[in-house]
Amino acid sequence: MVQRVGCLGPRAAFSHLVVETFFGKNIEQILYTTIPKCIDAAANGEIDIAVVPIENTIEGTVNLTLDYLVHEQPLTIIGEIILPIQQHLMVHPSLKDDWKTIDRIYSHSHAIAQCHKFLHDTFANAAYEYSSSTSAAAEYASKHPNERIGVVASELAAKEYGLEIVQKNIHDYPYNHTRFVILHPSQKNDLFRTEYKREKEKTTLMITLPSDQSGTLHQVLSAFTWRKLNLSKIESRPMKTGLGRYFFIIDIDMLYDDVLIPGAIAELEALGCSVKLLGSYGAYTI
Ligand SMILES: O=C(O)C(=O)C[C@]1(C(=O)O)C=C[C@@H](O)C=C1
Repeated sequence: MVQRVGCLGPRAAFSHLVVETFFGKNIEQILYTTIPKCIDAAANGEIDIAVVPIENTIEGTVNLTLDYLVHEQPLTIIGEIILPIQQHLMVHPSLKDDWKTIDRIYSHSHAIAQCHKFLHDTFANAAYEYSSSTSAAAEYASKHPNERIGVVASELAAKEYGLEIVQKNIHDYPYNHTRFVILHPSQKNDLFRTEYKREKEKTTLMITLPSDQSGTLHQVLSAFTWRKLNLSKIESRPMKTGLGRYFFIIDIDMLYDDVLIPGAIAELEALGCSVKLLGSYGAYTI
């Protein structure tokens, strides 16, 4: 069973909230200042697993996480946790009554992006500045009462750092959820315990198409379609080796089996694709 669980900090980041809620008290939390540092720690055995954000319903993929996993540290996804996200605007208590005069919005880029409309409508002239996490921005604001900063973060962060929430639920769409992945160096089952019920099972593949062959994506998709393998996500990301070169991330709605998924992979390889299994895992919602 895992003991040391790493995530983005400092205390009260959404990543920390998801770890605390999902694993309870029986683990040791290790908080990192960046997502790559946390992923590296899982790769070199400093921690047992890393829990990192990978996708948000409003802003889409956390490219830093996906790219780092694909290009730098090939860990395996051994679980998925979905957390509802409520973003609030908070300020140092000394700014509580004139919060509309703030001239800087400080938070994680994904949090700011989830509230773009609200921020644009309310603070036409404020500058945006990105922090390493929502809670890092809250911690900074708590220590700099003389700066006119507004922070986008969670209620927990406001409590943790003694900030005043001046506008609640400022995310632009009410359905705001972030998907986190649990990463481990190898595909292992039953590594962790949680009180949450496994709601779904998934397999994630990374597929690189042969270059300059017409209709390959169509053939790739049909390898899944005729096997009735339901896909819950397909996304392309740049290979970073030249314009127009992409790989695809595909989520299949079932665990890796002995027949259907290996059959689809063999068919894709026969088409000239290269296929990598990123993980086969259970999905949970908090
Ligand atoms: O900054 C935090 O609190 C994080 O845990 C990071 C993160 C993200 O990267 O998406 C996590 C959840 C929210 O979507 C906003 C920020």
